Amino acid sequence: MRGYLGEVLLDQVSKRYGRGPWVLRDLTLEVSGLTVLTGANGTGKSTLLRIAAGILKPTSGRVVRPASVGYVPERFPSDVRMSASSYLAHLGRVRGAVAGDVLERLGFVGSMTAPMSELSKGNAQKVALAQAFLASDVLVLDEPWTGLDPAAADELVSLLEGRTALVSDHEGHLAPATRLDLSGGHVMIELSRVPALDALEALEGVRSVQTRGSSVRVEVAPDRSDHVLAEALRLGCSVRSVR
Ligand SMILES: Nc1ncnc2c1ncn2[C@@H]1O[C@H](COP(=O)(O)OP(=O)(O)OP(=O)(O)O)[C@@H](O)[C@H]1O
Repeated sequence: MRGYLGEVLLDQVSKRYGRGPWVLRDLTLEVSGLTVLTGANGTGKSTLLRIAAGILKPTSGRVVRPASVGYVPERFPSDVRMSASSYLAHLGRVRGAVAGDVLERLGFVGSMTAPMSELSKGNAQKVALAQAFLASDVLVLDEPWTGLDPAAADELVSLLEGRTALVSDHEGHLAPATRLDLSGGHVMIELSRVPALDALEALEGVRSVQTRGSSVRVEVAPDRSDHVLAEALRLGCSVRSVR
């Protein structure tokens, strides 16, 4: 393995919540420079970002990340009683960094001493971004433009120039070096006479398996559909439809 200095590597990462469908399957991604995640709602962007930031463990696969990762969640907690000033000072001490001019550049106009729960949504988001920029290596930002006014939104684009960052960006603010679209489409294979659901679920490329009466519907990544079909036949299943 190379020494990934200031970069994030996700190696064959898969994730499912409990026994639910696979949200991510065998995903390998190297983040160096600006990397943008896109994809329809529910395709796993936040899940991938939380795994990259170390907030969530993958079900399988490996994640290598540098020491200092700055993370902004999709929703900043609305009940933080600490003031922006104490919050940034505290996280600065933890990270051994001093807050730069991110808040000013983003045009923060709220109180630095009132509880953060009293800040407007946009100003709270600016504080969330300022704490992430305390990190020296990688930024992991989940829809960071949420709530920002147009001037702050443009400034955030400037702040990201030259940084290593993994960012979900629905609205196309960035023109990144790398773009990963998690939608990617799928193939639905309908089977009957399935001897072992577990064996189907374990196949590479299978995103979910649902039982409907006597049939089983298998959602598959498009590039793995031939492989899954061949394996399903080998297991003794009958194929009802592929679409
Ligand atoms: N804590 C959880 N427990 C169970 N399922 C979850 C959990 N978090 C996310 N999921 C499921 O994982 C899938 C992906 O969710 P995720 O939030 O990662 O998608 P997303 O692409 O970020 O969506 P959006 O664009 O709506 O924010 C969804 O089907 C969601 O219901």
